[in-house]
Amino acid sequence: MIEATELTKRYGRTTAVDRLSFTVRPGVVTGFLGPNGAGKTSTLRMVLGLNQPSGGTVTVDGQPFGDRPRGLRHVGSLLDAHDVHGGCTARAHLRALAAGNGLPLRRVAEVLAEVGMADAAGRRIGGFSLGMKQRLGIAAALLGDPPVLLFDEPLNGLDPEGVRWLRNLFRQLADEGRTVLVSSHLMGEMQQTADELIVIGRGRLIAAESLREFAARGTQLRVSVRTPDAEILSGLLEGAGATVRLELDGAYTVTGLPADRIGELAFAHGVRLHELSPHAASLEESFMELTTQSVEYAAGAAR
Ligand SMILES: Nc1ncnc2c1ncn2[C@@H]1O[C@H](COP(=O)(O)OP(=O)(O)OP(=O)(O)O)[C@@H](O)[C@H]1O
Repeated sequence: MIEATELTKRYGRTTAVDRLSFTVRPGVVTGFLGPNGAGKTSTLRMVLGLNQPSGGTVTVDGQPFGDRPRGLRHVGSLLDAHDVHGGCTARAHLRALAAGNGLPLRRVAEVLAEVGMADAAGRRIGGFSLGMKQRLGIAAALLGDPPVLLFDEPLNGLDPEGVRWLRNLFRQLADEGRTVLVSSHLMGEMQQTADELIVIGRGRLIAAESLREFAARGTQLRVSVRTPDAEILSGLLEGAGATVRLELDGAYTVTGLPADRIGELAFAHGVRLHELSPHAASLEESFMELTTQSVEYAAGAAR
C-alpha cells in the first residue's frame, strides 16, 4: 500500500506537487492520470525516495521507502526507459542490478523470458527500440519479485500487441495481490488498464475513485434540446445555472443541468419540448473537462 499525505514538491517557484493525499491499495491496478506537467513523475520519484518532499509524507507499507530496507525486493519501478547504459547487453544490465540488490542471478533469465526478451538477452541496449527498452525496464522492475510496482508512462513506444501484453501483465500482478501504480497522460490508455484512478492537475488531486465512478461523472454531461419556445426555455435554464448553446442544426446543447431537471422546468412553465436527449461524455471528455477546470482554477488562484 502507498499512502501520500499532503505531499508537496516545489522546485524554486514552481509547485510541482501541491498537498497531494491519496492511497494506492494492493490487488488492483491504479491509474495515475494527469496532463503533461501535472506532477506525476515528481510524485513517483518521492514515493521511491529519489526526491525529498518539500512538505508532507509518502509511505510504502507504512514506512518511507527512502531508507530502501529491501530495495528491489520491496518496490520495483520503471521511471525512464532511456535511463540505461547503451553499451551493456540486456543480460549484463540485469545481472548488475541483481548483484547490487542481493538477488539470485537466475532471476535474470526468468524476467527476460517474462517480458518476451529471452532472444535479445545478449544484444546491446544501445540498439534497442523504445518498446524494447520499455520491456527491459519492466524486466528490471520485476527482478526482485516485489509486492509494490510503479510504472511511469510504461505504454509509450509499445506496439498494439505490446500494449495488450502489458495490460495483461498489470492485471496478473494485481491479481497476485500486488500494489500496481501506472501513470499516463492519456485517459484512453487507462480506460482498459486501470480499476482505480488517481487524477491530478497542476499537482493537485482532482479525483481518486474507481474507473466506474469516474465514468459515471460523464453521463448526462450534455443534453440536446429542441423546442419552439427557445427564448423562454433558455431564460429558465440559465436562471437555474445551466449553460445553453445554439447548434448549427437548430438544437440547443445544455450543460450544467441533467435531462430530468430540464424536462421538469419545461413542464412547470408550459414549454413544449420536441427533443430532450442526454449524451454521455466519453471518459476522455470527462478527463479533459476535469483537468481543464483544475488548470483554470490554478491560474485564477495565482492572480
Ligand atoms: N527537476 C526539476 N526542476 C524544476 N522543475 C521541475 C523539475 N522536475 C519537474 N519540474 C516541473 O514540475 C512540474 C511537474 O513535472 P512532472 O514531470 O512531475 O510532471 P508529469 O505529470 O510527470 O509530466 P509529464 O507527463 O510531462 O512527464 C512541471 O512544471 C515541471 O516543469
